[in-house]
Amino acid sequence: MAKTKENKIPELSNPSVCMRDPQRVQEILQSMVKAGSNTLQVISDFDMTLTRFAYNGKRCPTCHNILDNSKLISSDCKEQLKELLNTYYPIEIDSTRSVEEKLPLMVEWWTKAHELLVQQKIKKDMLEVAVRESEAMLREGNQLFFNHLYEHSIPLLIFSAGIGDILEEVIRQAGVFHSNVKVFSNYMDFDETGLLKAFKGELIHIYNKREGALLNTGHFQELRTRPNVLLMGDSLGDLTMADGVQDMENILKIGYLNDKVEERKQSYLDSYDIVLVEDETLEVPNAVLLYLTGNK
Ligand SMILES: Nc1ccn([C@@H]2O[C@H](COP(=O)(O)O)[C@@H](O)[C@H]2O)c(=O)n1
Repeated sequence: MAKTKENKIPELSNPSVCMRDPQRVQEILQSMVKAGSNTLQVISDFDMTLTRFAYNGKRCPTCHNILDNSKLISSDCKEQLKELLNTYYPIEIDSTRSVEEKLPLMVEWWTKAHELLVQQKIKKDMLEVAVRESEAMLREGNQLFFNHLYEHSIPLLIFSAGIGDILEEVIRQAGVFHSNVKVFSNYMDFDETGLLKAFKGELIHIYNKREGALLNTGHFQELRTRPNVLLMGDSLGDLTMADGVQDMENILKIGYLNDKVEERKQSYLDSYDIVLVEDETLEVPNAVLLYLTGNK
């Protein structure tokens, strides 16, 4: 009988943890430990991966929702944004539709929402207040997650189809926007008076992160001495976030399965090494990081 590798991380036995191949997870972990934490980089999605999906039974906002629900948006526009959310979010999480079918619809959602936001005369200096007054919430364990990566000089790339300016403000207000953090996202373009006039560059939506990664080869080139990747996401689109990594040696993929659990579980198990089902914490990623940095 094949010898099973010992589980060195007790949190991998948490009830929220599902793995299709626990043996494979142990092998990847061992290989990554052997390579050393100075060869590690972390690539994570933001909304519903680093932030909570729900709190006390209520949905938590994405970067877009933080703005949509804020005082910066007129009630008429709020209605229109809500209608878009109610139309397109069910499509985003619909496991019966293919990526090919969903992709143009996702572009449509992001484009329409950004057009509406640009009409709202949003002032750059009001974003801080919008975030402060929002119900945005990083997952439990966020201080350990960000601080540990910083203390061990491990680069963290946050790769988000949300809004970069809002995302940065959320982590700034949480006191965790350290110098090892880099963000790829949709950034707002303000005019000289600080008024939102457009969004910058190529649109990032949930199904084109591969293209986004390939546009940023410089970043991955700088990190070429770190071929071991911990990837964290909440959608199947997040799996391509590491496609720019050069000469990758190992990748451990942790996926949060927040919504439509039964319908989507098998596809998450087939795609992510570790699937966290309705888990609002960073307990498992933190345990993995502590293990990989020899602190456990
Ligand atoms: N108008 C929109 C468009 C997208 N969303 C949600 O944002 C999430 C994308 O951000 P990631 O950090 O996960 O890449 C995505 O899952 C959409 O549900 C939105 O709320 N409003």
